[in-house]
Amino acid sequence: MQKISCLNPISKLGLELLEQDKYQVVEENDVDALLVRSFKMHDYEMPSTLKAIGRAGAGVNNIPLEKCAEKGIVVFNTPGANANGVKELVLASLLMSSRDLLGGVNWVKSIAEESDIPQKVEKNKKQFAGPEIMGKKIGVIGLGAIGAMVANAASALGMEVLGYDPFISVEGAWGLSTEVKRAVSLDEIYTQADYISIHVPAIDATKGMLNCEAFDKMKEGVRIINLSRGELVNDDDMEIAIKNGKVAQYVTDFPNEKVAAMDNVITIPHLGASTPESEDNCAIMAVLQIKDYLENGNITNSVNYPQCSLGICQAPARLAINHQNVTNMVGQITTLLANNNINIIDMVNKSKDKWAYTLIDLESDITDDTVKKLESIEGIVKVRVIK
Ligand SMILES: NC(=O)C1=CN([C@@H]2O[C@H](COP(=O)(O)OP(=O)(O)OC[C@H]3O[C@@H](n4cnc5c(N)ncnc54)[C@H](O)[C@@H]3O)[C@@H](O)[C@H]2O)C=CC1
Ligand SMILES: O=C(O)C(=O)COP(=O)(O)O
Repeated sequence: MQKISCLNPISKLGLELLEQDKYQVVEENDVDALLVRSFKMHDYEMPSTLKAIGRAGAGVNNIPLEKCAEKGIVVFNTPGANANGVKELVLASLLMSSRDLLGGVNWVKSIAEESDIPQKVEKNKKQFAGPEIMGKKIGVIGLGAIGAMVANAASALGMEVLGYDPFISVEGAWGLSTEVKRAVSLDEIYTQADYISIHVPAIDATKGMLNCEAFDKMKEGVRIINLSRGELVNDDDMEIAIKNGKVAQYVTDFPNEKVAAMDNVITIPHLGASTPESEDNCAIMAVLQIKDYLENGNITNSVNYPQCSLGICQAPARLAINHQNVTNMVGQITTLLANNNINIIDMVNKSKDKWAYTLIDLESDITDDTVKKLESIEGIVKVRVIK
């Protein structure tokens, strides 16, 4: 029986995929796998039993990826599974940043007990007026699952779209509307866009990228949408840019004490992926990936180990070995197996940056002693016998 624990609420459509004769969903620490959403895991005590973490979502800045890789813990995410949920909230954000819907609605509520409301509405509505988005230019930074959907949707709404992503995948590029123009630098976006929507992960290279240097280059009255991560924006610089009129509106899905108190900021309580559809999609994808890893050793959509598969395990035994990506690992592993009279039926070895993964189907069972010898090879961090 494998044990799985959830560090955040996970949709039951996903959890139902865990067969009761194979899996137990528990609240203990010593589990085989964890399912998580935004729970911050940097100080989390990883149990020695832990083999995998499934992030039911896209962003993985809440998980210590390198620390996990060193312990042979494979971290998965669910690319694209919540992209439509976020795209729809970006569209709402674009409209809310233009037309003062929130101001107007709140004002009507504030006069709800008064008389002559229709007359007051007609007299006061002009203070909540704002421009249309059609014909305006939007810069989309990051054209992955969400950015590409935002770019296409903005184009369909009649906006001129400039997209910037120096690392765009081939599949991502194929999915973009031909109306989306390529920006070759961020400066192109900053100097031309009336609206900027940012869709990049929070990593060292992107943290604080929307700062005073960037704001200085932007058009007066630009509207900025950030449904990606709060860390991408330097809040002190944003405050100045709002005060001096450079930024007309800032919409963020990541409020903190500072931005929550700022004028001309629309703060959403991290609702981008909070739709039943996105929650179900993410949970199902995370659970299926975790199951395939626990049951067959296959890796799909890991962020710290390579993609790697030998299909469903039908051999008498399968070895799954997490190791450093250094020379002669495969040589040492296969020599050790040969010296112990174990024949290999099939194998695959893949690497991703500093880490590598080897799956080996064996013609016969393997003894605990041989597994111990494998574990003692320098650079190997985890050995699992799948069957
Ligand atoms: N508000 C919410 O609830 C949600 C927020 N997110 C956030 O949105 C981010 C993007 O999500 P997805 O589109 O699903 O991820 P993705 O991985 O499909 O796309 C990210 C894109 O950013 C690009 N990129 C990376 N560094 C870049 C740089 N320096 N400049 C320009 N482009 C760069 C990559 O090439 C990739 O195409 C996530 O990392 C997460 O932080 C994601 C889902 C829900
Ligand atoms: O998928 C992401 O990156 C998100 O930010 C969604 O987070 P959540 O699962 O709603 O806590």
